[in-house]
Amino acid sequence: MIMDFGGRALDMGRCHVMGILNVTPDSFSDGGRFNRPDIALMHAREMVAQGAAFVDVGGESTRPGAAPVSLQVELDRVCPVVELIARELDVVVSVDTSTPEVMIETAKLGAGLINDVRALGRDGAVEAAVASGLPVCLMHMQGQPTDMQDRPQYQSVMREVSAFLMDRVRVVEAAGLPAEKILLDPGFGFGKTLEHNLQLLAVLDRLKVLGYPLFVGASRKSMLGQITGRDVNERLPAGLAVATIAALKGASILRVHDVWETVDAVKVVSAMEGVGQ
Ligand SMILES: Nc1nc2[nH]c(SCCc3ccc(S(N)(=O)=O)cc3)nc2c(=O)[nH]1
Repeated sequence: MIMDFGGRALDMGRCHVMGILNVTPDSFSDGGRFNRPDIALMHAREMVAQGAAFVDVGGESTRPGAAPVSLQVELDRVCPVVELIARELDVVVSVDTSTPEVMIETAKLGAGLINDVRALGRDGAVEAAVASGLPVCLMHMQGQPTDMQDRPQYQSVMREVSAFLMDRVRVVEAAGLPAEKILLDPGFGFGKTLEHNLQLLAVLDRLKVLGYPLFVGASRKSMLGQITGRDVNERLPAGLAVATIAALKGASILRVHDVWETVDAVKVVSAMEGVGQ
């Protein structure tokens, strides 16, 4: 299934790697080393050289406890970086935002994907996404970053995550977003305990049957630390295990910090899947 990302066509039947480019000062794992556009461009260039098909530019931290940022701060952080990368590199620029004005502005500057951890929940976000003409990743989050990890609870996490995402699909399609511009994401670490995250990973293929490309982001997250006891910058092996599982279960986009390592893990899965019987 070929999807058009602002003019760049990618086969969602394959698994692609998205490199994370945080332009927030308090990013949970890379401490805001990429705030300046020229430094961000260098990092993006390196990730593309390592095989990233996407780079994800986020100006508002959504890690647990993070407070929202003002519109102007988010625009100032994201727009110069999106414009520079879209102009200089052959890559799909994804924008990690829930803010309608940021969606519209970055689409004009060359963004190719809207990645909204709030599934277009903010006022005006659905209309902005439709107007942008870009594909949208709809992600599940229970609560908000400020409180989502306080007491996550579900009767059946996959059933509730699937129901939420299908409801959002219904809303955005009714508003004019075509089905072929929608990706879905269970939202690892967004209002989930370790058990919830593992249950979602175990039955990720059930999300696949909804018929939309799957987006998975678990890189360096606390679920990996809880399983291995490793600190945030020592979670690559565990992250590659999740990437491999997700690729095997049919994920189309993996959002990671460690690009070439993940590209190689995906290559092993693709090689196995591609071999004649
Ligand atoms: N589509 C999509 N976009 C994303 N953007 C982010 S930012 C990560 C925020 C964060 C950091 C750390 C933890 S924790 N407590 O589990 O370690 C949770 C959330 N993530 C994702 C994701 O997955 N999908």
